[in-house]
Amino acid sequence: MSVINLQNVSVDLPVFEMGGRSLKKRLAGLGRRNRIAEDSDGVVVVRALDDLNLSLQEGDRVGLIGRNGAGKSTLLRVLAGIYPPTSGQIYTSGRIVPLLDISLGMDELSTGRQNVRLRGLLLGMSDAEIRRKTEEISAFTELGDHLDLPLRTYSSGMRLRLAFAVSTAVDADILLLDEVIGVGDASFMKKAEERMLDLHNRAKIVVLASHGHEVIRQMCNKVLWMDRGRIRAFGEVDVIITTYIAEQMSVSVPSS
Ligand SMILES: Nc1ncnc2c1ncn2[C@@H]1O[C@H](COP(=O)(O)OP(=O)(O)OP(=O)(O)O)[C@@H](O)[C@H]1O
Repeated sequence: MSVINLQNVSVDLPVFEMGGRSLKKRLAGLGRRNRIAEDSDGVVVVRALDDLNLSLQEGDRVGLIGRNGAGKSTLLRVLAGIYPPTSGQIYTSGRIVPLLDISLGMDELSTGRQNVRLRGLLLGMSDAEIRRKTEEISAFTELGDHLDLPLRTYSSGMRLRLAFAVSTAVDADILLLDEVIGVGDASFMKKAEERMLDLHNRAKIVVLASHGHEVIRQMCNKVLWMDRGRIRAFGEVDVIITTYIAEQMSVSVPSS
């Protein structure tokens, strides 16, 4: 049974380079509305997530929307276990696969095939699972003999093919996606989209952050609207997207 439960989750991200006293004072003086404050150790922090309560069940395909800086990527990182919450509790059950940075863990000096293993291990695949899937992954990349050459000899499109093929070969219970991943040339794009859809359909819970409302309408059955680190609304796709768009058209103050 796959679930995600967040109780009163807040995340403060420290701004380490902000050492100057006067600058600290000025920013801290902006107050909570701007989500910049000083913590108890005197470190300037941005409150990226502010007291989130959320419960997701199997079958939920959640589109994350919100203005720049609203907290979408931070929420995905917290769900992926990359950022620990500063306060509050997170409970998840099921294999979580974050496709947030698909090239993470790949090594320039290792061959394509070796990188399939490295990236696979990082995504939580077992050695046996990687061995079982290596041929299929290799075929999907269409990189042929290049798979035996080091990654440093690959073009950027070839790197993406390899990273995408291995990252989407994993079986996810909970799939976390940040925007739609660009995957090289047009011929590869079509089969990449099909593979992505298949992965999405097999996952029990999906959380997808996107500024593309059409993508969310097609792929999601719920929407979570983030606003300044808080949940503004959670529920029916069309209703929330329509309200969100109407508000964006009527308000044009800069986000903070
Ligand atoms: N490394 C960081 N250090 C300090 N503050 C950060 C860091 N990363 C993000 N933030 C802050 O956290 C808040 C949430 O940012 P986040 O990246 O989660 O927003 P987002 O909704 O994904 O935005 P976008 O649509 O622009 O990608 C913002 O106020 C941002 O300034």
